[in-house]
Amino acid sequence: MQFTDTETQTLDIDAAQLCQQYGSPLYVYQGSIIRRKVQALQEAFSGVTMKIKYACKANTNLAVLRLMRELGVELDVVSPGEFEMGKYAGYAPEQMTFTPSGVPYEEVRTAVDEGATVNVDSISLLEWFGQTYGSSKPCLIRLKPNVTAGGHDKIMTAHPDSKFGISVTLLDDILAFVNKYSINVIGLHQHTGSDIKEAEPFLKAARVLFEAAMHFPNLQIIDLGGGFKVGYKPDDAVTDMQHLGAEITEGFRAFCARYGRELQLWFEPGKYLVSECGYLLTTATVVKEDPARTFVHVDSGLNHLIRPMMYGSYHHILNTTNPDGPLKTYNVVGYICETDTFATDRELPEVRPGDVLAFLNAGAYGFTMSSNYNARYRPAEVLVDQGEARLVRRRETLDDLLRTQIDL
Ligand SMILES: Cc1ncc(COP(=O)(O)O)c(C=O)c1O
Ligand SMILES: N[C@@H](CCCC[NH3+])C(=O)O
Repeated sequence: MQFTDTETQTLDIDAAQLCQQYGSPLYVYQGSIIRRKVQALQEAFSGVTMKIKYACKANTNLAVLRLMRELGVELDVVSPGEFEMGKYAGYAPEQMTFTPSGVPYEEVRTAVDEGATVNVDSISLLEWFGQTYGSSKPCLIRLKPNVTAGGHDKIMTAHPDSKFGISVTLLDDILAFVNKYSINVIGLHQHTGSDIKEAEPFLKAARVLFEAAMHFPNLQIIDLGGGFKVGYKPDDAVTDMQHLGAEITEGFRAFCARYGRELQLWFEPGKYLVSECGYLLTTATVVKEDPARTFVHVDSGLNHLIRPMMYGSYHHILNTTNPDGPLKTYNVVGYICETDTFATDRELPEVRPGDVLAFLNAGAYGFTMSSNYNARYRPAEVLVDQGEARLVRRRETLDDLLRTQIDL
């Protein structure tokens, strides 16, 4: 298997070669795929004034952030760390929205004082915001539209029992604080969840925001969050972006006409932009022919890619060094002292110790959700773009594990 900077998936740089050069395991990102995804989203919403705020929790490698910036994509950040990373990558605070989830108010103060716009996510933060800033700083309000959608219950964020946002049923309380402190609400926000294929949940949530919007006279923005579904399995149905774009554009235009003004439509995709660009390359360490089943261990685990264990997510696996081997059935597992099963009963071309296995869709929520569990080092990261493969993060060493410890 090889990587290229073209769209064809035909190949210049061999996966095994990359592992030899930079070590295994290794995260590899293809810039060309990010470019294509940004363009597809822009095209789908070309009928409205649309802004992309990349949900950078998906992947905060500086090279990815810089590429997003080059492509005219702004940022959605959820922590002071992501805010600082954004600045480091060249973003002005004004280009970043801060979408907190019950964070200490001082984090909000820092971001807002520097020029970021906050998505206020609780009544108490709204009150604090009013008391602190009155009408002097703009904000968006994150509503919980009570729409249940998403690929797994852990990634559904707008149903009645979700912790995120302010329930739209509390609109009267929101308006009371907005009026009391003359809060300058310039936008309404919602994020329904992740891995949403159909257009209907997006439209349903949008309709809730459009109704609520009629109570806020100074709006500039409707932010519909992220959550577009990408293909994890080779034959997976994905969000039809052209269809979604047409449906939302129609509804948004009708809403703007009713509202009396053209507003901006914002989206905050993470997965849609970066999931498919990324691969986690690993090396098979041991092939264990147990009476129950055959296990393939790889030199990685839930410390590097936790999605299969956290959400039961499917990640397609390629045997890059024996692609034409006879098909056999395996459980692909990690080397961590936990049950870190990547795949159960997976058919793969025969795996031999030393084969390089590539996990697909590792660009979003891969490295950013990694850890040092079992005192394992995090892998290096490589960006393949514009005809070059470049190291964009070195592998960790023992020094990295010891750096923050105080040896008594
Ligand atoms: C507020 C918010 N916006 C955007 C996203 C990005 O979601 P996704 O990566 O599914 O597009 C998330 C993550 O779920 C989120 O919580
Ligand atoms: N981390 C999740 C998606 C985002 C959840 C954050 N709200 C995943 O890997 O699918």
